[in-house]
Amino acid sequence: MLKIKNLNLIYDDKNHVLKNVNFTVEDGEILGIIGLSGAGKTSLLRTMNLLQAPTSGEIFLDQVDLRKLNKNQLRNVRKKISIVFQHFNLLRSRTVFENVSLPLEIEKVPKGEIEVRVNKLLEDVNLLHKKDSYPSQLSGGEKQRTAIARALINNPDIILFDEPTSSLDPSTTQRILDLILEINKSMKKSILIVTHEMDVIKKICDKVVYLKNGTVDFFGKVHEFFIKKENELNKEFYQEINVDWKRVKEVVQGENDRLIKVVFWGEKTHEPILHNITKKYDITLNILYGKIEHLKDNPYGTLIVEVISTQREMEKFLEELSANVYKVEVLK
Ligand SMILES: Nc1ncnc2c1ncn2[C@@H]1O[C@H](COP(=O)(O)OP(=O)(O)OP(=O)(O)O)[C@@H](O)[C@H]1O
Repeated sequence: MLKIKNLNLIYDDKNHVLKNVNFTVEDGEILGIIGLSGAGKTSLLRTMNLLQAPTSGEIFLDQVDLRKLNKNQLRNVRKKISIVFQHFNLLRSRTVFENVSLPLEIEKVPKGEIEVRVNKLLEDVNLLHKKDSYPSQLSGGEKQRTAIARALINNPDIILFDEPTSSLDPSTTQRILDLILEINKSMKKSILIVTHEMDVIKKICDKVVYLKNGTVDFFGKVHEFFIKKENELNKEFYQEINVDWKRVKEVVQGENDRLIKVVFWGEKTHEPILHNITKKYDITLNILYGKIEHLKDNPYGTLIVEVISTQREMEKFLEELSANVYKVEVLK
């Protein structure tokens, strides 16, 4: 487990970039760190393995406070926390094989063992056929897979990714995300990913840290993040279709009529709950907006609905609906 406690980072005595940051990454989890440009995402990632020394705070890896380690101890711990840099940082004069083998050469691992370990890993990331190519002869996705193989060669517990898909086309992005999921599942690695792409969070993350001006604005499960922060994310990240609230609210005219937002989560998202409950009461529904988001493990859905009925029926309907879905909000 990686635990970050009250972390602060001030550059040059004046630029307070990370402010009292707290979160944990459980073993086997994928945590996304998202935020707008300049929020401090990369700085945060670099403090995780002390590539960047924080100004104050603690970083625990399995109960060990990394900031209290001496140089030698830290060198060993760094083998447990690998980083994949945004621009890959491959050595141009070395082949794919030689880039991946470098950490083992530094460790003076015997040649025969290097050969076996690197070839196996290159096979795992589907790059064996490119082992003798130089970085300049690789596509963006192949460079990324070389960098990932190099990060995996020391068998780390945690891998830090800085914007792993920001320079890749959509289909290569999907293949890299699949590879990251595979590394997480079959190799059982914990993963931290800095990204500004909501799709990365939706497709592969279990939890999310939302950084705003160096402060953790949200830390928790992905579906809670999208549900709680929906309106803000629409605005800041241009997510999905924006609801035209003014027009939607104008639709609701009757004294007893209500505008409600219904949020479904998990298996229930695909069940006809609204229909089944509606049948029991004397009400009319007018669906004004709807969407289903497919997150890593479960879908969640949002409906904006006008409900037309008498006050008595409305109360009973809302009560039963609230008991059967993730959340009901009366908007008007
Ligand atoms: N080595 C450094 N020295 C001084 N200031 C820095 C350094 N690295 C980053 N900063 C500053 O810290 C702030 C946060 O930068 P950082 O790169 O961590 O943000 P980010 O969220 O990753 O942004 P982006 O998405 O644009 O990469 C910025 O104001 C940046 O100028």
